[in-house]
Amino acid sequence: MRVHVADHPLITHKLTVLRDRTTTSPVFRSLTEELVTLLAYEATRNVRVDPVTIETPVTTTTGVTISQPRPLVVPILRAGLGMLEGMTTMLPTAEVGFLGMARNEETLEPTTYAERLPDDLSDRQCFVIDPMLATGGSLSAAVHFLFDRGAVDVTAICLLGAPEGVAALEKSTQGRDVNLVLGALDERLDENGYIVPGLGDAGDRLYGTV
Ligand SMILES: O=P(O)(O)OC[C@H]1O[C@H](OP(=O)(O)OP(=O)(O)O)[C@H](O)[C@@H]1O
Ligand SMILES: O=c1cc[nH]c(=O)[nH]1
Ligand SMILES: [Mg+2]
Repeated sequence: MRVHVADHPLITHKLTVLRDRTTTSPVFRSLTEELVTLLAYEATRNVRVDPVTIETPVTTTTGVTISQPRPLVVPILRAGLGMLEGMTTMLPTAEVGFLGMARNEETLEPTTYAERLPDDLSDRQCFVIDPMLATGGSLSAAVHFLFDRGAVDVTAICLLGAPEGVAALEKSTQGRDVNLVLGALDERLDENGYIVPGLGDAGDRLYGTV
């Protein structure tokens, strides 16, 4: 697994505001969208493109266009939905699949309550989006859903990751072509499985349930 941790003052600045407990849901939502566009820039570095010839007002030249079949973007509901608009702004032709997952707050095990993905992912570049990589249970399960459909090229984008989650994802995807792009690698998990320093419960902060 290749891991890329963003090291850019704009990203760190926006994450600092996101972490602040006084940041309101509307600001949290718009910062999440802004952050994902910055992380998508790194995450799509190897997006497949084909050469294309076009006419400028001055001459004929060659450029590139995103290859077919289109990339697939998969937000993990709920919190991953907060990153969808930012991601599709950067990849407007992408298809969107959905996985609904909720972590049991006692066992920390994820359960899957919704799934809508194309049947065959063998020739698709897949981008999974979820703001939080904590124990890694949810993201590992999501990536294995994609492997089960034949995916061989998977990139996950998270705003924050814990070392425990990175290690768990690495272990569960050994021998596979997986990229992980993080806005920051935090210190650890606390006794409740929350990322420290973290930002709290991303879903609740996005959708105002606290
Ligand atoms: O790495 P893990 O230990 O599995 O934890 C991370 C998961 O927890 C959060 O979702 P949550 O289960 O809170 O659901 P929500 O998005 O509906 O709030 C987060 O968005 C991840 O999906
Ligand atoms: O810190 C955490 C851990 C899991 N899920 C969250 O939303 N936040
Ligand atoms: Mg949550």
